[in-house]
Amino acid sequence: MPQPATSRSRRADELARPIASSLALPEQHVGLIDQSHERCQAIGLSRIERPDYAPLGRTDLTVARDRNRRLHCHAAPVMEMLFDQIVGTESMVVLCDATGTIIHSVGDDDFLAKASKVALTPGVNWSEQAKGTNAIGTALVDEVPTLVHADEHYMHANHFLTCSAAPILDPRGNILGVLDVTGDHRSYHQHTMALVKMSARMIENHWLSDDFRNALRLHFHGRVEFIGTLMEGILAVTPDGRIVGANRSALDQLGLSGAALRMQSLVSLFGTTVGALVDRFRSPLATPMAVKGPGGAGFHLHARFDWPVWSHVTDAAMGAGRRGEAVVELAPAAASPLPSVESTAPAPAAVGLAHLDTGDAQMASVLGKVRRVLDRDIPVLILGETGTGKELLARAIHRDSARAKQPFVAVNCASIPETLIEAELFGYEEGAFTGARRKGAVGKILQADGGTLFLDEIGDMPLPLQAHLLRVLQERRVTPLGSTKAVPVDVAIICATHRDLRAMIDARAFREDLYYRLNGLAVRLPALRERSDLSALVRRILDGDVQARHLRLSAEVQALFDGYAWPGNVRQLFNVLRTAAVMAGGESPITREHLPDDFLDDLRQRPPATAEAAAVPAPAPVVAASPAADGPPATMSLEAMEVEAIRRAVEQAGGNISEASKRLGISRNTIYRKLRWSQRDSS
Ligand SMILES: Nc1ncnc2c1ncn2[C@@H]1O[C@H](COP(=O)(O)OP(=O)(O)OP(=O)(O)O)[C@@H](O)[C@H]1O
Repeated sequence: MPQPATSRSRRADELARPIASSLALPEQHVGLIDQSHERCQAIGLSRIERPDYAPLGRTDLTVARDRNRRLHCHAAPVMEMLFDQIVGTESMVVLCDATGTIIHSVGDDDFLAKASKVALTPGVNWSEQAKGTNAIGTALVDEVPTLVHADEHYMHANHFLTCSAAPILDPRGNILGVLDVTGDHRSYHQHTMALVKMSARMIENHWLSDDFRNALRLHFHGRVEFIGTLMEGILAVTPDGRIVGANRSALDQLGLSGAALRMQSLVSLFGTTVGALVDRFRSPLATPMAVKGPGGAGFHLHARFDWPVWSHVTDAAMGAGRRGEAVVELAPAAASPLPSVESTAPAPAAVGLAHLDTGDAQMASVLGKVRRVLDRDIPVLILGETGTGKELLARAIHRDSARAKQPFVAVNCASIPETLIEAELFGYEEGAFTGARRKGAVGKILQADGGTLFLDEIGDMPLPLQAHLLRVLQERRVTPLGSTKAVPVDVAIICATHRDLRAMIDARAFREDLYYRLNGLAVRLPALRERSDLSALVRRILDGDVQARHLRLSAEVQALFDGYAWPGNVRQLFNVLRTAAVMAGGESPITREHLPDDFLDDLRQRPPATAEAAAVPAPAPVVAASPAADGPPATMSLEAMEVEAIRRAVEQAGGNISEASKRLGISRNTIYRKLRWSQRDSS
């Protein structure tokens, strides 16, 4: 709140500035004006100096405008809106660059004419050195919103003005320019400054959103109803959780400087991760999330991001070796998010096919097959349930191919609105349609030129586009929408789906010709419950992705894991381990208490056959009941021999089903099933 002026300073002020002192402005304000006057005196400015009528020449003004084109673009609509609020008040809205040169103005014609008499026109510099104390120049010096009213202006010629100016800062705290409303001093209104400050914030927020339009943006406030208003804090976050941009409200609310904020991560600031936010806010219906900020202050936050881009980044944030790629995918559109911080980003680890081999026989077979077609120009179709690692496999194929240094471009056909897939894939020419990016865009297929195009959820591609895609694949040329010119393109194609494409073909929902075009080699990734390498996978995730080398599973958790059906496959395992590792902190082993509640709930709610088996130590009695210790009798059926082999393996592994399944190269599920059936048959 402004402090009332003391009687002593007010008396002095009344003598020096009779008009301004009638407003009873706070003492702090008077102090800033006095300091400005002292600066003007110190550099020898004259109060009666003739106003400088010599603006920049047309060429220099064009150069200044070009240099500040981005500022102008963000500010112009806000200036129009601001002017709508003050129209008819004999005022004008002025935008200056960081040197105080006016680059744009809008205002009442009458007042513009008056203003031009004191050179308040584009191309003229209104820094303090040039024009003495004035809101623009003084705001640039003090870097705070500044009012300079009537005879507070240093030069007499400007005493008829009242000016309210606010600096505009970029997300790193650098001054971009100044927004100002200037009018006849008789039209002074105390609300003008509030309008100018809000408008400057609006420009800053536009700038931030534009700078980080491909980043994850957090919109937060202590009061949930303030999210989406000018009061909200905005933070820009990289795929690996670093904070790279903030608006003023964010700094104010968190009580941190820009430099201090850059030392923080999403986890240290709000105790959450990029993966958790992306998972939650990919739904348009997601409600704000309650979090605790530094010092325990409560905030509500909402995350915004471009889902097609972040659908890959989610995994990058969660999985090893993919961060770098995600950043590369984000980099072209992001302007310059705190380069000093960016440069310290860890180098991406390479994840090739070998990384995916953790001892499961089915996985090994898949990897063997794809290795054989590497660099053979054979399209690969990856089938498998959600979360089985289809995209990870696609990236690994790319990494191990001769195209590794070229782009890997992933398109999730299910997550892009149907109306946008065509433009997204094939690109469009300038003016092809009245969309947000009227300038045209390069489609994903051309972005992948020389590299690999990964079409995830290909089963969700709309039928009409299937024909278009088929044409591109056959002709190896892309014609962007609205263009007549076909551009040659060279891409390796990998597709994935969890759908039954054959059934879709029968239902005429998928083109048979496209199916054969895409299906050079079809491989099916096993569901996690079918895999025999759960323990090795757990170890790999704890050692690598989660970086919790010191952790291991308790026997109880191992049994729970072994018996669980894992409907979300490796993705679910990954998430459970990531949470458990955080909960366990420095403690080892991971116990039931460290497991996330939703996982434990799920375990309770769906006691699958395998879970029962885990809960009832089935293998031991079965093994104990084993009829033959020295080998199967010659008269045994094939089925019985199989069961016998399983029993032996379980026995030799000391009852450890995971170990037995690994040795046998069959899944834990199969072991439980076969042993249970054999029990039932014999009872
Ligand atoms: N072998 C593996 N080792 C470590 N992490 C893995 C492995 N396979 C998958 N993951 C992790 O599981 C998650 C899901 O993987 P991915 O996105 O490749 O699955 P997907 O089959 O493509 O899923 P969706 O069908 O839902 O798109 C990722 O976080 C990935 O890092």
